[in-house]
Amino acid sequence: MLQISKMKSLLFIPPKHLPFHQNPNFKKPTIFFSQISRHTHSSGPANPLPRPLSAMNGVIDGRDFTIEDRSSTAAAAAAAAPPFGEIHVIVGPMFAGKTTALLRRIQAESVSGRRVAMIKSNKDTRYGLDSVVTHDGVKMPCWALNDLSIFKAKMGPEAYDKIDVIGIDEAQFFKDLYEFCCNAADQDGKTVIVAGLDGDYLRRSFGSVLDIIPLADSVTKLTARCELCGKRAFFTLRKTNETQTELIGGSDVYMPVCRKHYVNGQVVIETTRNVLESGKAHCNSALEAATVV
Ligand SMILES: Nc1ncnc2c1ncn2[C@@H]1O[C@H](COP(=O)(O)OP(=O)(O)O)[C@@H](O)[C@H]1O
Ligand SMILES: Cc1cn([C@H]2C[C@H](O)[C@@H](COP(=O)(O)O)O2)c(=O)[nH]c1=O
Ligand SMILES: [Zn+2]
Repeated sequence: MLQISKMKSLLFIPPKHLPFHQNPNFKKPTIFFSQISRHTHSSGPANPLPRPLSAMNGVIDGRDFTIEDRSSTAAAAAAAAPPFGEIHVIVGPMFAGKTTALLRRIQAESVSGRRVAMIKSNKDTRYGLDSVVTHDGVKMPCWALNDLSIFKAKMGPEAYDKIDVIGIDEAQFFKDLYEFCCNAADQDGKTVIVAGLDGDYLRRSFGSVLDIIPLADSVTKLTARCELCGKRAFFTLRKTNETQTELIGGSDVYMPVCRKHYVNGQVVIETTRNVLESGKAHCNSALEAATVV
């Protein structure tokens, strides 16, 4: 298998990027404020850590107020906070080149001196657990996790603070994708590049991939080639009869198809399934009749 050239693991520790709450100059404001300027998402992080705002808004006795805190403490804290991050999402059917695009972007970040880490779901056992692997065999070492929430602890907080870019492959399998991406980009200043299926074999939203679209700086939908006519493929057809949403597999189970061949293919699969089931039912009733006699 081809392997992306061993990436230089650059230790990039920007001293000024110490999280504000670890900055010795930062002192908590003595007055309590209701940070009405920060809206919380229903499914987003509950009460995210307040960022050191140089201005705070509040309400006292029904009257709005804003206090400008020009003290050096607030300015130092604001300067010490990590920069805001980014979220980039890559979606499409299977074989569209999502993992290839993710690895290319991660490699480009690494070559430009940023420190990177790659995560994939440990549900994806097709090519082993220690690497992200494209359908062409291009590999990159990764952390294979069940949940994204344990990444910081697994990596160690100090090491986590030092990385700049986090790649996530097979994002459709992570239930905590939204919260992780939101926190990593909004609070920790990370650039998060996410690759995953937008739709499952029934063309329904898969996992939380579509939930992070409102959080994203960019969204890229890739296409494959329809296996039946060679036109652009936007969907993934499951060739087998299983009906559970999560079914790990490659070209043995799935094929990318255009709209026409998805619709035709689904009709063929459903008709076949019905014939098989009615045949089974017919056999069962014939068997029952035989056993009754
Ligand atoms: N029908 C197809 N259309 C496009 N690429 C395909 C097809 N079948 C196999 N491939 C191969 O799959 C590669 C993409 O692999 P990968 O990046 O892992 O895709 P994804 O992560 O989107 O499933 C392509 O470069 C191509 O060589
Ligand atoms: C459509 C579909 C796919 N899966 C699984 C099959 C594969 O293991 C991955 C997708 O891999 P890729 O990197 O995009 O090639 O997801 C599934 O579990 N359910 C589905 O409906
Ligand atoms: Zn087609």
